[in-house]
Amino acid sequence: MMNHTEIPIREKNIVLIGFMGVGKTTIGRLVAKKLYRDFIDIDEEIEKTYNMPVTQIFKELGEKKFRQMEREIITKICSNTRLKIIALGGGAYLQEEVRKVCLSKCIVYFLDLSWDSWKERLPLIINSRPVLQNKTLDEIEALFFKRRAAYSLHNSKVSTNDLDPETAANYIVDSLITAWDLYQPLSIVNNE
Ligand SMILES: Nc1ncnc2c1ncn2[C@@H]1O[C@H](COP(=O)(O)OP(=O)(O)O)[C@@H](O)[C@H]1O
Ligand SMILES: O=C(O)C1=C[C@@H](OP(=O)(O)O)[C@@H](O)[C@H](O)C1
Ligand SMILES: [Mg+2]
Repeated sequence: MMNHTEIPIREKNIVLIGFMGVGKTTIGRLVAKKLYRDFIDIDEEIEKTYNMPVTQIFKELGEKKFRQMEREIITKICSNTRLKIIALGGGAYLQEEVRKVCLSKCIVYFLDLSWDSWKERLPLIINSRPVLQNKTLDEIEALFFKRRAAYSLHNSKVSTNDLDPETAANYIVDSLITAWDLYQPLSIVNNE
């Protein structure tokens, strides 16, 4: 049955979205550490659940099956947990069901990076991201800009150009604390 209880803003899961390689996993892990919260990386959850690396899932079961796995895991986690910091895989948010559950239950941060900055990251991720295989740079650029339409549905955006992971994580933590204090001051939480 659907749970219609409003989640207090301080307890909502924080979800990081954005293109492959922008730093969702790295920065999400740091944000969780700084807030003393659990970190969940959806790709890692899929790998643990199915006992297979993402690259092998793509190769042996195909992208369609992977998308189903990630949709199911994200829906389950976002519907049943609170206080988590969650990094999605870059393609997950293209699915309407994923966008809906994230935007209704969580606070969604879009990690943005310019195309020029992103291109410098390509060597770091090219071998581990099946979606980038056998594509020209022009094709990857087209995908980068096409996906921005889905990512534009977010609660907050962080431009990570020239920000190291630590600085980006600090920025997110500070902006969260500001939002929590604005929308649910601790004096109200404590009934003062
Ligand atoms: N802000 C950053 N500045 C420089 N390198 C970064 C930054 N964030 C992540 N990286 C590097 O980019 C690569 C991809 O990061 P990752 O966190 O896996 O991204 P995503 O989860 O969005 O695909 C890693 O090698 C990581 O060390
Ligand atoms: O954008 C995508 O389609 C994908 C992004 C990857 O995660 P990251 O965004 O963490 O690289 C991973 O889920 C898979 O390789 C597919
Ligand atoms: Mg990741």
